[in-house]
Amino acid sequence: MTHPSPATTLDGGPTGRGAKRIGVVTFPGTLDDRDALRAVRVAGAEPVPLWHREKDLRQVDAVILPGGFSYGDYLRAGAISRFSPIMEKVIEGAREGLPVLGICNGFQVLTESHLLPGAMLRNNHLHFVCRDQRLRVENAETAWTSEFTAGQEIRIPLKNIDGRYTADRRTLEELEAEGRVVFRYLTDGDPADGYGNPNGSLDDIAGITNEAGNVVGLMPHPEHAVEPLVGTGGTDGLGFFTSILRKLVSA
Ligand SMILES: NC(=O)CC[C@H](N)C(=O)O
Repeated sequence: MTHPSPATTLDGGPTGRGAKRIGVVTFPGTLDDRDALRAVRVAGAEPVPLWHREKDLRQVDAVILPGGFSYGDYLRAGAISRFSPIMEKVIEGAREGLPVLGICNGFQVLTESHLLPGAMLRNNHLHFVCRDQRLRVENAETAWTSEFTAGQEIRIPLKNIDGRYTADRRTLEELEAEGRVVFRYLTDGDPADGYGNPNGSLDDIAGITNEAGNVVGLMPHPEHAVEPLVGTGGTDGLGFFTSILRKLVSA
């Protein structure tokens, strides 16, 4: 059986020699690859579609694992995708310093791959959540957050059912001590305005990084908030994509 390839071209965008190439992986059941590719282009990098069955990273400088329901979330969200052929290369690359961003389902794939510690459980209220969410940027020194400032508050969409971050106490202490909690849900405000812990995540954790700071995972979706005319109009997500581009350009 042949599988449809993801889009191989997007209109416009920088291409050719010298452009920084950012890959976006499509698994069966991925939903947000298009928006992630677009966010890459809006930031000024070259979007490169990557198909999960291939082992070729197509010479990308960074990889995004986008949101969705890869393999229908069967078994556990991210548990099957983690064994896709492309993940062998992503895991190998990440261990050698390749910047990798996991958004929502992508974050789930990263914990299942053991590139990030902990696991995602079903939301404590057992409902799917879809709303704009307020976050605090706790660590503005990762490859994907350097355009923010520590303590900055941002608002980006959130939509998941398995978003409750959990880890054993020792891991949590380690994450805190090493400054590896990158985003926390902002709880001090009106839930109707995007405040509150939306899923029961331990210590209000919304996103974390690995020791080297090249791998970042978070549950909310920056790729849906990069253009003022789309969605509820925020552009707070753009900083993820400009952060990585700046890092790649200055490397
Ligand atoms: N938006 C998404 O990526 C959804 C993630 C995941 N499948 C969940 O529902 O938790």
